[in-house]
Amino acid sequence: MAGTSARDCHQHVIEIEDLSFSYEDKQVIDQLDFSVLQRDFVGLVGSNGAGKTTLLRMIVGLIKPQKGTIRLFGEPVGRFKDWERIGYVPQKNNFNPLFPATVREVVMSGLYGRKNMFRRLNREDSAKCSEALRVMGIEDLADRRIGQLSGGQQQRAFLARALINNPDLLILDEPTVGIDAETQEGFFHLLRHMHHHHDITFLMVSHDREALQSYLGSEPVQSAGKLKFYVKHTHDPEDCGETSLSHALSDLRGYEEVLQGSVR
Ligand SMILES: Nc1ncnc2c1ncn2[C@@H]1O[C@H](COP(=O)(O)OP(=O)(O)OP(=O)(O)O)[C@@H](O)[C@H]1O
Repeated sequence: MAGTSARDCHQHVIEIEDLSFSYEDKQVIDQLDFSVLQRDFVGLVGSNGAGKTTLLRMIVGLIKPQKGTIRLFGEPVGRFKDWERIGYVPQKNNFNPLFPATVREVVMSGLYGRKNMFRRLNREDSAKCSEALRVMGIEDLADRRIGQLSGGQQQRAFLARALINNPDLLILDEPTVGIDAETQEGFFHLLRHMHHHHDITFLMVSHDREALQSYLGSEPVQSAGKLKFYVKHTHDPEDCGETSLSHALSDLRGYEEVLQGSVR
């Protein structure tokens, strides 16, 4: 992907080259090439079974590509270590209401990292958790069991979990499935706001084509098999000015207002 276009001054966050994947004899991804640049908002659309979740799971290293390469921040996914730079909100699970974890525990689990499940969490970690809960406006739910929350409240908790490490890249797999239209609108509004004002890159799978298209435009920038990629750049591709990735969770304060009344 070493092209020479004007866009190259923006850091590649995800580079996918000649990627193929099949389950047994079922080809799901076929020779896919696609790049996500810093600050892009990418909407991934496709019919049921098109391979969206499979692609996201390969990007976050949960399954290995059979052919081709994926690089995250320039590093092949197999060697990538900076997982705290990536927040991942997987497809909605229907929690058993008896599932014992509290919202605070779920959000804190975002700090464990991949190889560090049993490290002791310290006071700084608790402060990060409180901040993430506050940003998402769910401090008052911290000690409730996650399985007892509404769909919209659970999604806020999972977004807080994904945000706790101040990620540079947020990957969301159908974050609003099973949530009422008004709540979906509030959630999408929040994501747009975050994208517009902060240096976070988004890759989101959604069946809500209308909501995506209203933000990302009506034409996909790329189609590959049944997958369609819609993209919005926050900045003009020609603009190669300062593109620092730095931001802080505390910068997201103020979202309480954006969210007010929209999710609960
Ligand atoms: N672990 C698996 N073993 C075998 N086949 C699988 C497995 N996971 C997914 N598939 C199949 O691969 C195809 C792509 O699945 P995937 O979950 O990636 O699609 P999707 O685009 O996310 O679908 P949806 O919109 O329904 O969530 C489907 O036909 C699915 O049945």
